[in-house]
Amino acid sequence: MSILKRIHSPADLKRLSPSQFPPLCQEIREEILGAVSSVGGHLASNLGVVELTVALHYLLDTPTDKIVWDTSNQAYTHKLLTGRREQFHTLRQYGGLSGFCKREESVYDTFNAGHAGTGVSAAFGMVEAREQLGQRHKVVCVVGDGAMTAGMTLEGLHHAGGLGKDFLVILNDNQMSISKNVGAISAYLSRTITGEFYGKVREETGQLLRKIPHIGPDMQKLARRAEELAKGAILPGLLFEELGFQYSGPIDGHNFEHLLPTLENVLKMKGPVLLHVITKKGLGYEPAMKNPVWFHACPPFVRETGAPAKKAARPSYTQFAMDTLVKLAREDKRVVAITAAMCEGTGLTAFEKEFPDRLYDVGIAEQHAVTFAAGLATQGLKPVVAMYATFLQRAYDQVVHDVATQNLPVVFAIDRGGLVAEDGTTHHGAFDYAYLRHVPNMTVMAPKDENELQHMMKTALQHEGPISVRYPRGVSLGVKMDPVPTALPIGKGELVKDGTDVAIIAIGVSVWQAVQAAERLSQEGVSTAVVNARFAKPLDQELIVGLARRVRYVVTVEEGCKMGGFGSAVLEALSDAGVTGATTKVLGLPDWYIEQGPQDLLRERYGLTAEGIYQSVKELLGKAPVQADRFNDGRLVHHLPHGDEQGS
Ligand SMILES: Cc1ncc(C[n+]2csc(CCOP(=O)(O)OP(=O)(O)O)c2C)c(N)n1
Ligand SMILES: CC(=O)[C@@H](O)[C@H](O)COP(=O)(O)O
Ligand SMILES: [Mg+2]
Repeated sequence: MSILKRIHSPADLKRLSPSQFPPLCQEIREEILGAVSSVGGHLASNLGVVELTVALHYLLDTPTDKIVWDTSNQAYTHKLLTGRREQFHTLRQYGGLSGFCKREESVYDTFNAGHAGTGVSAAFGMVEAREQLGQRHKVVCVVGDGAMTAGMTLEGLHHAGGLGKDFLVILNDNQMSISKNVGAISAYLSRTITGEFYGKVREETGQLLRKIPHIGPDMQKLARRAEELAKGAILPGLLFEELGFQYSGPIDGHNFEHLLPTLENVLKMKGPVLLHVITKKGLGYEPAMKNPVWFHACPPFVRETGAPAKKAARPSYTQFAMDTLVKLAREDKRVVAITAAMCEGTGLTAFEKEFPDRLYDVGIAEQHAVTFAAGLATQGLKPVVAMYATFLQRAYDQVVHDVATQNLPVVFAIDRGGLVAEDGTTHHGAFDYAYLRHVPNMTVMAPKDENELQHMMKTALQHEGPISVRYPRGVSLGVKMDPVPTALPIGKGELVKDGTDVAIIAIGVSVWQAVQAAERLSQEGVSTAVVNARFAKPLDQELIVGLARRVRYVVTVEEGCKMGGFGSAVLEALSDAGVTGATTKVLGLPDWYIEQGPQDLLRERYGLTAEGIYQSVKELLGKAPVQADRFNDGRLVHHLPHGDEQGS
């Protein structure tokens, strides 16, 4: 008889005896494996926190007590135990459960996340709110060793440790970020687990003492004692103790005989406490334990073998961008690459293999990554910051204050530009045209396909100033590649198709959609031009304004937010040039957070496919009924556990 099926809330969990937890965890792992093997998701992180999550919901009184999951990609067990088991098969699907915590999805989800490093700050906000309101519940934050390297985590610990209120931070240490964790904090933590530090000290001391005649053995005993004392002093505890946290651990995060009594104890402790829990990423599924990197965020896979369920039809844009970077780095030793814990995701593994000393993985530290690049650039190097559009948001002022004001030649290779799919709201690259375009000295590019992408990588590396090239998540178009990457003239677009009635000014992946729409319009007698803008900044004013003076309608298309995005740039240019004769329309992402779902479905929903562009132009021409609001009110209906449907 299934134990999990009897759990509809943590109250049901509390009625179990701890002896039932191991079989329960086995069922939970089966459930997670079943869902993720069919829809993809964050498998390894979730398999690593099953026991910890069961223990937390067993001992805490949630939702009165609050659990904040940093990044919250490891909250699948939390969702299964808090009334969402029956919806779990909709995980990361359009209209289904989010792969991250969402307050609008459940009262047990205390804080929306998806970006790492926010948990401690948010949880401590809840601690202080409790104090201000005279409440007495517990607040617990679970933060991974990777997220522990995020600057904001340390800012939060610093603040919380100083104020001294009751607050439990659980460090879920599986020695992995997406790839192997990096940096001094990670090394500091791992010394505890491997004991190599003390093994070395013990060995060296022993050798030394054995050389001292007569007194050696007694001194060895003394040294052993001193070592025990030293362990207490320089274990990770010191780092956190100095920040005002009482350190406890490390304990085995899969052993309920350790977890339950220790958690029970630290939950009673007063003041800020940090419990160091050691877990195994991917535990319970051999392929994930062997390859926690691939199974960190994996596509659907064959359960029996762990092999991907389907092979990518063509190389990704990421691969083209980074293959080009490797080629260009061979020609220019000044080129160095920087990733913020996303070496695999940004495709830098090939670069790292060929230029191990020119690849910097700074950990989950986007702010540092950008300003580190700025420092490198001041000394004549050519730093390339490879980062997802959404994660670069974390380093906005570093782009402005540390790079652009000094006009430093930093290249931003912005991956996952546009709609990303199942990661949804927190991960869509919706804003980068807008948040970069208005930064003085910035040059902002987006290629129409992988061939233009290689030319833009070359353009970027030759540019004497800050420059970004953004490209989408997913497979490339399969267009013919020119033999060598060639720099493009800055600020020059291309007239892909001429026309006299309508001009569609598009950028990035929207260009080919615009061409298809224009072909169809032209066949219906609407003479439609298409411009591949290539640059959101500087705009090709001559081409765009010149065309706008000749046509009656101007439509802009971008896979980015309309507010302040590429289309806004075109409208500003037309306004500055006094072009008033053309009727304009901006197509892009509306002013709300885009939900999760397959890229094609979302592009269809937001009118960014050839069909959508065609329909929008027809409406503009009055040749098609204007659809009330094609996207209804733009809010996705969330399928909440209790079956109610409400806009979010
Ligand atoms: C600001 C930010 N940068 C990068 C990422 C991508 N990312 C998601 S999870 C992860 C690794 C997190 O490691 P850790 O905190 O140790 O959690 P684990 O997966 O090991 O449980 C990274 C780098 C992110 N979500 N947010
Ligand atoms: C949780 C997180 O932020 C990453 O794991 C992200 O989900 C990876 O995205 P891709 O799958 O696009 O590499
Ligand atoms: Mg980790």
